[in-house]
Amino acid sequence: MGFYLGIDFGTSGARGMVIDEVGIMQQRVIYPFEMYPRVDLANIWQMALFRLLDQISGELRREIRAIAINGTSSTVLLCDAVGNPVDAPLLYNDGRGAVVMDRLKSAAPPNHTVLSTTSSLAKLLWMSQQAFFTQAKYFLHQADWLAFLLHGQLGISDYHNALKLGYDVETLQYPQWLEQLQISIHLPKVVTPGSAIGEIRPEIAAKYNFPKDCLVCAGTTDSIAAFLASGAESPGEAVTSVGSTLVLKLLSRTRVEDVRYGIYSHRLGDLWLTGGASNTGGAVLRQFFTNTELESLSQEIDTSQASALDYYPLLKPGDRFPINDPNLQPRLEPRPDNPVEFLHGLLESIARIEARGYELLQELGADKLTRVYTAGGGAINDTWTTIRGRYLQVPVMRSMNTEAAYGTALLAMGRMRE
Ligand SMILES: Nc1ncnc2c1ncn2[C@@H]1O[C@H](COP(=O)(O)OP(=O)(O)O)[C@@H](O)[C@H]1O
Ligand SMILES: O=C(CO)[C@H](O)[C@H](O)COP(=O)(O)O
Repeated sequence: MGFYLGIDFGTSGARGMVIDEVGIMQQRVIYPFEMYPRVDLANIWQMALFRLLDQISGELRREIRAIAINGTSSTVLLCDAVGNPVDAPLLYNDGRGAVVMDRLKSAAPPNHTVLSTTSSLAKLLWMSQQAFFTQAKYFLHQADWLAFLLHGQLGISDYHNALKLGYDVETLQYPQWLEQLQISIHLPKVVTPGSAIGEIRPEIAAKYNFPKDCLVCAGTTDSIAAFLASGAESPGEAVTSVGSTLVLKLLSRTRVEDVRYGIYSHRLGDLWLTGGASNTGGAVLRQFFTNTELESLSQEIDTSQASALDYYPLLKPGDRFPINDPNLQPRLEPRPDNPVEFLHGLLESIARIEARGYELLQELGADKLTRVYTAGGGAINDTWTTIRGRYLQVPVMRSMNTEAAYGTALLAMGRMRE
């Protein structure tokens, strides 16, 4: 019996999941980032990766056939010729690319996905103007770099992570216009998510007792991994990841791209995962409540009554979707004294943002929404699920498995190769 390991690098932590050949979970391991100050991110990720491997039982490790890793989309970093980061990674919601948008607009086609201040290409263009750029040889996404630590081959990515770098996921090549930017860096070679990149490094196989021929596969992004975990498979089915952020994925026969709203489509076989990623979500809830409070206070909410509180919950100015505005101000007033009322307003407001996202996707040509699976930390909140269902007007339920790491384990097992 062989096993498969999926590793999810999210916002608040990293999670690993080992599954068997029929997809049954054998072990789940976690590494919360909250324990560490947000300094030297790459070091924390590297430590998290190997601590997760440490936590997996030896008897499972001996039989692991393949490993895949997902990261957060458009979280990127520059590396030198041997894979050492030359400066701090930039996270998915980092908007410093705003200062290079004019140059990007002069090169990219109108309405292109890269024309967001948080796109990977905007970040690369900003990086190319920094002093440390002269030391850089490779531009990588978080998932690419973490997989490199295991397989040892620099400069390989997947066409999910590479979408926001400008990679054309229909022609499966970088577009001509990208060369106009003349950025002197190795852009990653792009392969199919889940395809085998190579065997695990011998020294890692020896240290952790993995099979010498354990394969390390190309990865994906966290919200696509969550989609793979959900069991959704028909056009019209969707997955909302209510994690630290709010990410929508609606499976559609039609590709939808509209950077005005932060809408883009990922390729999934011969279909499209239309969607977008908002900065609203669980991270805002955690600013006011612990997970325990979220659970207990939610149970006191009367879901039959809509909250009159109309917030736009953000940690800081700027959203990506369904309002693609780097200067959008958080709206969290008026704040009632009663914490139940306040939480009710927050949950309803995030539900309204989700509903607006799906409404836009359908208006722009995506298949009609038929059901919504829920992934991420907020999926356990039945009160929230009920509130969301009132706005979405379709069945809303927890995913078959709410963990992105499960979807990434399926990817390692060959889910994309079917
Ligand atoms: N009972 C709950 N109700 C709503 N949200 C919750 C609940 N428990 C946890 N969360 C949210 O889950 C989020 C973490 O989601 P998770 O998917 O685990 O992580 P990440 O998005 O960082 O990868 C937290 O920001 C928290 O607000
Ligand atoms: O917001 C995020 C953090 O969890 C997602 O990683 C990301 O932005 C979603 O992007 P994609 O749709 O490419 O998976």
